[in-house]
Amino acid sequence: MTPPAPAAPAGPPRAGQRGACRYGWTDEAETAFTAHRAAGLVPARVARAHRGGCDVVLGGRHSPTVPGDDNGGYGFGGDEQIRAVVPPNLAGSPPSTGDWVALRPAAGGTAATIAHVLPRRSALVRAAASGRSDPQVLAANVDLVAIVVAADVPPDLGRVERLLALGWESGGTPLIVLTKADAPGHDPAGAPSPRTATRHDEIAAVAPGVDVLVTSAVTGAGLDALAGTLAGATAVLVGASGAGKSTLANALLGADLLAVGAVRHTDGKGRHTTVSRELVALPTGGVLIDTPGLRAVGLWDAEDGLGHVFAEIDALADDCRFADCGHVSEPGCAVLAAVDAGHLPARRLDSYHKLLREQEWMAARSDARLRAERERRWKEISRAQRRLYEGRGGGRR
Ligand SMILES: Nc1nc2c(ncn2[C@@H]2O[C@H](COP(=O)(O)OP(=O)(O)OP(=O)(O)O)[C@@H](O)[C@H]2O)c(=O)[nH]1
Ligand SMILES: [Zn+2]
Repeated sequence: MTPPAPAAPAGPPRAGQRGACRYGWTDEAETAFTAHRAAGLVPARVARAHRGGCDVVLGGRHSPTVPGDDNGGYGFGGDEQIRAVVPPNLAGSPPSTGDWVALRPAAGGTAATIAHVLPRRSALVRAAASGRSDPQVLAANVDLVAIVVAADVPPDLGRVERLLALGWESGGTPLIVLTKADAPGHDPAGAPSPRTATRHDEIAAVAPGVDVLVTSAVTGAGLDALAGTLAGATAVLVGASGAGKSTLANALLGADLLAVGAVRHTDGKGRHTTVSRELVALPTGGVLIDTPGLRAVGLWDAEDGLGHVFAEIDALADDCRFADCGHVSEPGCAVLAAVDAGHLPARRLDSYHKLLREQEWMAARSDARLRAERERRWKEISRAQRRLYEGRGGGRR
């Protein structure tokens, strides 16, 4: 592999690039990696996970003067991707997009191999598919979960609430990005159209404590504010197919392709090498993970997340007569009283009940699965002990 000549950074260092790598590697992470370094491993971040392998980007410290010093001979790193093998016996959960891994560099004809998946600080997880109770990690090590909602169609508020629950549960912070604010009636000079303003308010009402940013990839409205929010963070974009996730990602990246055109020219790569990936470094700082439009987003272990999403219902519940009130038909229910008085939309309470039921169902299923798993392990252990015992002749005395 010929390391490309390091491209000098265009202009002053930008947010997210100072001191640490563009993909979010930090001094603390480097310190925790000391033993892996000593073992000849290098840090890398998973840009895309496949069956049996991962595309990774090199994550180590970038020194503009000593190319390749920290990257196991791979050179400067930059946006170059490496295909790494995931050995079948890799301990722990399989690597997902956004994971940091300890990579054993390719040598002597062997491919680069993932030796360890480093501990995650957060993860966006959903139940894999309906009828199954496995979790699926959509993105690891995320700071922001950006829920993308199009302003040109009526929003599916239940879906927003569901994604918010997963977003809170991830350990990151959810954020709502309202796209297509340019739709009919918009004012190019700035003010959102009455329709966009209505959408904004509808969505803000189901997202207590969450920022709602209004954007348009067509006019560029709100993109600077969004880029500012994402700088220095790892954000994952989630939302229905057609919500405008990829267009948004390209708009955030496009600014870079123009601004650093000279740099991209020197590394000899085509303009579109970055946009087909799942994980990209933004020119304005920060890392963006795009996900394909998700049709089914089952809740997974989202009890606390639901508490955040429906914070106002939890607050009302303090005044219910019974401490274990289910807010269905109980006398003295403050939540039902709020619905009757028109302070809480009935849709909102229905959604709360629905998501809570799903959460409880999923929790029961995974408990049953864990129990079965535990029993299976005990059986294995006792079988092994029996064999050991019989082998010593203990069984035939
Ligand atoms: N008018 C307008 N159209 C937009 C905007 N953003 C996206 N679109 C259009 O919306 C459609 C869907 O956009 P995508 O970016 O492909 O949506 P997505 O969320 O990535 O969809 P999946 O890849 O299926 O998950 C495309 O036709 C875009 O051109 C916007 O800000 N304004
Ligand atoms: Zn109640």
